[in-house]
Amino acid sequence: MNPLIELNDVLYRYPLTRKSALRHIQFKVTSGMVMGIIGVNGSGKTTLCNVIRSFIPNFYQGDLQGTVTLKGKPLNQYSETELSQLVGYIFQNPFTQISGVKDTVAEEIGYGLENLGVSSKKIQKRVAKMIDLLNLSDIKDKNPFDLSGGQKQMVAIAAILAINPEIFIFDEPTSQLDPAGTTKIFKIIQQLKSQGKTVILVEHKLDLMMQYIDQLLVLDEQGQQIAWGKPEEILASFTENQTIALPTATRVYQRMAAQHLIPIATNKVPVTQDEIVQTIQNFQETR
Ligand SMILES: Nc1ncnc2c1ncn2[C@@H]1O[C@H](COP(=O)(O)OP(=O)(O)OP(=O)(O)O)[C@@H](O)[C@H]1O
Repeated sequence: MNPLIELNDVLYRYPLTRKSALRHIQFKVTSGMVMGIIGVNGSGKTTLCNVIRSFIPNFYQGDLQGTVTLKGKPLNQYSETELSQLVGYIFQNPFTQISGVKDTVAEEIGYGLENLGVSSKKIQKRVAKMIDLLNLSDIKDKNPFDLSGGQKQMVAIAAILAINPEIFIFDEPTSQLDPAGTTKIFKIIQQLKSQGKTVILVEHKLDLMMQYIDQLLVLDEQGQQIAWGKPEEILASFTENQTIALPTATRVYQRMAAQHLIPIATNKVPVTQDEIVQTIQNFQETR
């Protein structure tokens, strides 16, 4: 079976720039996987999301090399309509996601479906479901531009969920959200995973991210892929002093191991709170 998403030696340079924003990106994502992307600011995370959604090269030109396929078919063989049904993209900046042509939040949530030619009866039903799911009833009649950043982010997420694509790209979906909103979004990511959806998640809140992802891609400051694989395996080769941040559980583990409080494992490290607690418990039981 073809992987759902496959990138082969992808290299990209924005127009009028000398430096490549992405270099040697190569990975395969199977259906139902939750994939995380991490790297410092400017390492190319958003650029990579734009490549997977084909905003690069359809919207941003520049020099794109290598191949990108979805379900075994090169991206340039998909129509824009097909892509918007297949890949839902929640932008880092929710302001850019607001269409500007709808007067109310409810209409805004249904706008993507409207563009896909869905009947108004179905749109109403779907929009009502999203308003309910994300607790947006208090703001459903407001103008989308009158919302706070966090509310705009929720509306953007509702509009993409309404389309029900197979692949979701979340580019820092919780950047504008308070802790309650953040928890809600991660619950939704969990639900999408249990429904077999495929999720690409860019997120600086590593501790939270680690609870949900199956595979992790690490980019360095040059936009180069420096690691791809299971987070607990690939993070075993990183130390705290390197450019990428590490989850708290991994840092605690490394410090304890450095002080010989627990044995050093070279091939696998804890990445979540549960895993570090389990590791310490297991060690205590063996003593
Ligand atoms: N439209 C553009 N034209 C030229 N260069 C760009 C453009 N957009 C981004 N870049 C450059 O490409 C590189 C990668 O940027 P990108 O926004 O993808 O990084 P990022 O990892 O998502 O950063 P952040 O964590 O700050 O969101 C940066 O050097 C950035 O300055």
